[in-house]
Amino acid sequence: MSIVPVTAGSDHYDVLIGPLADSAERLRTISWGRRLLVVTEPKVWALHGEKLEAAVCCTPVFVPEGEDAKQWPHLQELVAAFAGHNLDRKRPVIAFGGGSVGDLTGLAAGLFKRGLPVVHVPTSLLAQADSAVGGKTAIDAEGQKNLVGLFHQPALVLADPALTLTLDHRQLLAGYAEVVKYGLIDDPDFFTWCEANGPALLAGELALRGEAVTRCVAAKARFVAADVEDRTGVRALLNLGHTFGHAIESAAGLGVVLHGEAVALGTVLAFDFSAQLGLCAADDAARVRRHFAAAGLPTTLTATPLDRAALLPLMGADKKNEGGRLRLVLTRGIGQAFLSDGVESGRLAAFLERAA
Ligand SMILES: NC(=O)c1ccc[n+]([C@@H]2O[C@H](COP(=O)([O-])OP(=O)(O)OC[C@H]3O[C@@H](n4cnc5c(N)ncnc54)[C@H](O)[C@@H]3O)[C@@H](O)[C@H]2O)c1
Ligand SMILES: O=C(O)C(=O)C[C@@H](O)[C@H](O)[C@H](O)COP(=O)(O)O
Ligand SMILES: [Zn+2]
Repeated sequence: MSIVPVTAGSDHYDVLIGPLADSAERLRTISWGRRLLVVTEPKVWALHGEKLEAAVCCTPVFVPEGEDAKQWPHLQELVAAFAGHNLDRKRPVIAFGGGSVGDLTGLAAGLFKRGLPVVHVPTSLLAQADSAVGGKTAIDAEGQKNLVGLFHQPALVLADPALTLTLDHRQLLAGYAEVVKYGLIDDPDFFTWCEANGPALLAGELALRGEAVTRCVAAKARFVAADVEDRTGVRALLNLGHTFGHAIESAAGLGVVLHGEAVALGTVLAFDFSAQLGLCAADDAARVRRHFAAAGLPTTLTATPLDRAALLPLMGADKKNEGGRLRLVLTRGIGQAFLSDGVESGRLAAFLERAA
């Protein structure tokens, strides 16, 4: 078991990475012996619900699988379920599933009675390595990713890498893209580690999954502690590949291209654009593309069915933009991401028109 402490302003919590059974005591303590509501989806509950029930007394509330959960009607349904069970501000709700369940549940918990404690028990690689930590919550709206949300830090995160063994390969790969992101942002040694260990991690080597999750969570904790609510540009680096990526998800129709797939392709585009601007060596961009492609992740816009003309306006609506200026995470090389302020939209438009 490894434990990563997170400090986010006045919030402090632990992320426990290891078997769920070994974390049961922490869950029981936080539940004060009361039955907890678990927000989950039918597939995850059928596969792993028993393990959670063995750890804590709980009742499931179901939302749809995947990105479809992140919609207004399901937020309303959760609020109705919380009210129906008369949850109070001391009774935590559990988010048990991938990042979509976590984002929706975190938002509902943050809004209900102005804030219920939420415990994340992430079941996908993406959610364990990234989304369960840091307190970003959201639903999609008006065709845009994560348009409506708030910051609501969890009270506890329990990540059991063994749960990820039942993920289908496409979902696993999508999570791997966010893992690799942490090397590309500011940890070139971790990217080299991914090049060496990625294939075995993806093949099911649990110790490697645990190590990757621990390294990503520790890195995320650093960015979150430095800039809890994404205001100073430090946390924005976690958005590497996401300005392109979120636009790709929206332009393809939400849920068609998986978030992690869009992040992989978006990261390749961020490196290519940086190389084209003379910021980063073309060899680094090629190395990143090679790694994602070898894993089986999408690396070309041409192979992705979407409305290319929609990308620029969608990128113009990104949350990082300020005062009409496009702000984009670019890079000077592997492990050297930075937030670029005032990207020229003409250059970006020309790049997007021609990108492979
Ligand atoms: N809040 C954040 O900081 C943050 C960070 C990254 C991504 N996200 C969001 O997370 C979402 C993506 O999350 P995701 O990749 O976990 O996908 P997901 O939650 O949308 O769906 C995952 C899919 O995998 C299945 N699944 C989950 N766990 C499983 C398991 N153990 N075994 C078998 N199947 C399982 C689910 O049924 C579903 O079909 C996106 O909406 C993205 O925007 C949020
Ligand atoms: O935690 C963060 O900060 C991130 O940017 C992590 C991203 O992987 C994640 O996809 C996040 O939800 C994107 O946030 P958004 O602010 O761009 O909607
Ligand atoms: Zn992401």
